[in-house]
Amino acid sequence: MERKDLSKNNLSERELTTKTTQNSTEEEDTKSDLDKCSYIISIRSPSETDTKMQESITDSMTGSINEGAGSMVAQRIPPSLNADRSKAPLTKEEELNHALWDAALKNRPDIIRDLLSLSIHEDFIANTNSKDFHNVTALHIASSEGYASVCEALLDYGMNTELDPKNVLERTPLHLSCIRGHLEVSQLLFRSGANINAQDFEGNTPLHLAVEQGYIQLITWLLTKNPDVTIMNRLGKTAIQCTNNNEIVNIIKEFCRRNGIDLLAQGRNCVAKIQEKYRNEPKRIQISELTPGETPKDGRVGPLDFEILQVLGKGSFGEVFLVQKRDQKTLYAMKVLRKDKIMGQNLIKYAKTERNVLSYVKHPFIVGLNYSFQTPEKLFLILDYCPGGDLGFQISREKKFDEFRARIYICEVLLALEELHKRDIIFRDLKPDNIVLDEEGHAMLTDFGLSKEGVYDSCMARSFCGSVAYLAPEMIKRQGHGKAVDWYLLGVLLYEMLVGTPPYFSPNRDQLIQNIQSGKLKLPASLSGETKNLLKELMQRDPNKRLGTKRDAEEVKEHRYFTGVNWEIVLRRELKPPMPIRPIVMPAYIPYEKVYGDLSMLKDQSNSVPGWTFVSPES
Ligand SMILES: Nc1ncnc2c1ncn2[C@@H]1O[C@H](COP(=O)(O)OP(=O)(O)OP(=O)(O)O)[C@@H](O)[C@H]1O
Repeated sequence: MERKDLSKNNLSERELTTKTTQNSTEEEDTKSDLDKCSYIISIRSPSETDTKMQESITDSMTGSINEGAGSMVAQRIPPSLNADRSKAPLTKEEELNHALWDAALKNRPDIIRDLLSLSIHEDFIANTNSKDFHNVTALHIASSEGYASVCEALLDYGMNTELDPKNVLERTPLHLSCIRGHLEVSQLLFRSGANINAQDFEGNTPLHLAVEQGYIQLITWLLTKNPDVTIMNRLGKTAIQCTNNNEIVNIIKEFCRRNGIDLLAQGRNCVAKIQEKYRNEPKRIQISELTPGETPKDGRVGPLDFEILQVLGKGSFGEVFLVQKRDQKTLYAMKVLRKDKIMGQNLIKYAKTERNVLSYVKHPFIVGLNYSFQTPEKLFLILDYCPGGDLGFQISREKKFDEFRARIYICEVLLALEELHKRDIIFRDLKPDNIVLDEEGHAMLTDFGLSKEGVYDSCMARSFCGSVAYLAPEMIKRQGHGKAVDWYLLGVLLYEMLVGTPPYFSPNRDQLIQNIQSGKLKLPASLSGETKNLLKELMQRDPNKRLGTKRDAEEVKEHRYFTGVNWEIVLRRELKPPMPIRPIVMPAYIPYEKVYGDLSMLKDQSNSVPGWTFVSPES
């Protein structure tokens, strides 16, 4: 059974399951509809209304591309930022440039050649270096899609086509072809003079990205072009340190051996320099209240402070977006909750719980809240961005984990739960989709909407619609529950990581509920004795007999599964989990209004949620 059956609206899984049929020579290409939409694809005639555009963008956010009729002009200017301009007719030059992006996206080298041909367009031709709102050029688009003939046409017919333009994430076309594993396009760009050592906003070179995504053929070719393998990204990692794949590690080691490169020695020299280069000035700000519509000051933030780059995930009450804070260029995950949905169902207390818990719990394995603010229609949480995606994505991609990897995540999640329980908070929504991996691959708990006491009844209704597989027996029986529910769900998490599906799984909902209550727990023979025992003890149906009921985390930590674990080391984040394969992130065009609601209504306070605004002292 595929893991995609288990969760709702999991966009990252769509990346995984949607395979391209394009003519690339590459290894597995995980491009999805969602990625394709990254290029702002609302194609419409200039005469159509903005409503139409909103509709097409809605399509793009749910992952389908609106091919729309009309003049096939790609609309790329966010109306809120450039309202007058979006209404004004495009100049001839702009139309040509839009048509160029459009042709690049549609893999039409013939149209590209026409658009760049002076003999057809007399005075004006398209400008191959024109950039959309996210600094994306036609070459970025074609390189990312793997359209070699389009790249060739842009390079051959364009006037001085820039080879290394940088998009909003400071990625060049070569970065994009490498992140998607397009060998032929990468070769073409390199032959034309692209910079093989260019660094993006995270300091990654094309080699870092190819290594991270695991494209062996591409990596082997890149190494024949003598890239600087000693370059470190902003985490201080060279490309070889961005993977746990032994084959890739050996290929790079062999390259170093043949070229007399001592990565260790180079690393020591470089690390100080890198840290200096990327050091951010810390800002001290106090917790404060911001009325919607007030001009943000003293570190308080509002909608216009964040540029929206991409959809990261969807939940029951809204979406999570990748955003970039305009002044610092820092990336964050922005969770958006729709007030009408949560207030309509009287669920505001869940939203407040999430904001409150996140604002005072600071822990190495709990996602950090940096800011929260509101508009008349929505509530916003600005969280640390965890680029490894959620564990659901990783499990569906890798089917299951080995015991070593699963143990690291379990140790980290256990410490996060311990911290919550010490504060009398029950997480109660533990499942792979609610654990995200940070840039070093550590597990971080996210989604505190259901945490804490006193929200049980209505949450049950919601949970039943969503993920029955992650309900403890006492939740199904509606007996009331305590902290032990989290220990049961820790067992479910460990089981799913090792087996690839949650325990008792059945596609039939009623059967699944029955299995959870009385089915036999099937444990693969391949699991070690202590793992099997821990699973049985954690998934003990009677909460009174369950491991962790008497002495909470202390009792769980004493189980023989954890023999040899030094909890201090775990807490200091010194256990090194494998680097996760990252879901691909590409800048997307998502209109401001779509995310923030009607900005002209910002001053309207009738719907304001008191006490929502927050600025972390560390932000
Ligand atoms: N900090 C983050 N960094 C990166 N991705 C994130 C982050 N937080 C959430 N996500 C992504 O967004 C998805 C949805 O987030 P979250 O679970 O918080 O939303 P939700 O609306 O509360 O969902 P649910 O319906 O499970 O309650 C996650 O599964 C994850 O893929």
